[in-house]
Amino acid sequence: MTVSIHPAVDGGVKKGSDSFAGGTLVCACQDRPVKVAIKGQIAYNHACGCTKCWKPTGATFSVVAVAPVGNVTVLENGDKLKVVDPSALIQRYACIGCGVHMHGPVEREHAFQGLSFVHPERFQEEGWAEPGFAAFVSSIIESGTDPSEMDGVRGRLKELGLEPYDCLSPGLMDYMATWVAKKNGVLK
Ligand SMILES: N[C@@H](CCC(=O)N[C@@H](CSCO)C(=O)NCC(=O)O)C(=O)O
Ligand SMILES: [Zn+2]
Ligand SMILES: [Zn+2]
Repeated sequence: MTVSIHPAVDGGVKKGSDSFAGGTLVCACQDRPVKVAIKGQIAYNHACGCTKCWKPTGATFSVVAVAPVGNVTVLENGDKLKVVDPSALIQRYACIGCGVHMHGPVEREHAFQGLSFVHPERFQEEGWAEPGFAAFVSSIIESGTDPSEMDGVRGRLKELGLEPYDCLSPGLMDYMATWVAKKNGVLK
């Protein structure tokens, strides 16, 4: 049986469109769905195995990307949004009706400050940039995956073109370390 990663990629990773100019994220509620507008294309889209990112029912990974906070606007039914864990770096605003995380700004002083984490599968439009790697792969064990399944999971991710990492991608890890080095005056 093929290992399931996430419904948006299990059938193959679908390329985004260069002309995607943003759209509207919609939660899963039938009644008064939360709607959030995202201006422009998303960046750093990836599959994430961590326990904190929202995953649809049955998915092993989330699919999550970032957009500048200034490009994110809650359009409708924002009264249903509540921060899941106020102590976390990412302030994940979830719908209290259906549980879908609708946006997750980073407000703290951090390399990611000013970015908001969003789940592009909730766009009502097509064309969002496809995921390019898989992050926090080992973390799926924390939510119950048997360690013996990890070879199969990593193999499937590679087959899908989603290089598996146990933290973020090298590019993002370098970006964060550069930010720290500059903050500490080690790097100009
Ligand atoms: N093993 C932990 C890891 C959680 C974690 O550090 N998640 C990352 C990636 S989230 C999107 O890529 C992170 O940056 N978290 C910050 C935050 O959650 O606020 C686990 O699985 O729980
Ligand atoms: Zn909802
Ligand atoms: Zn995550």
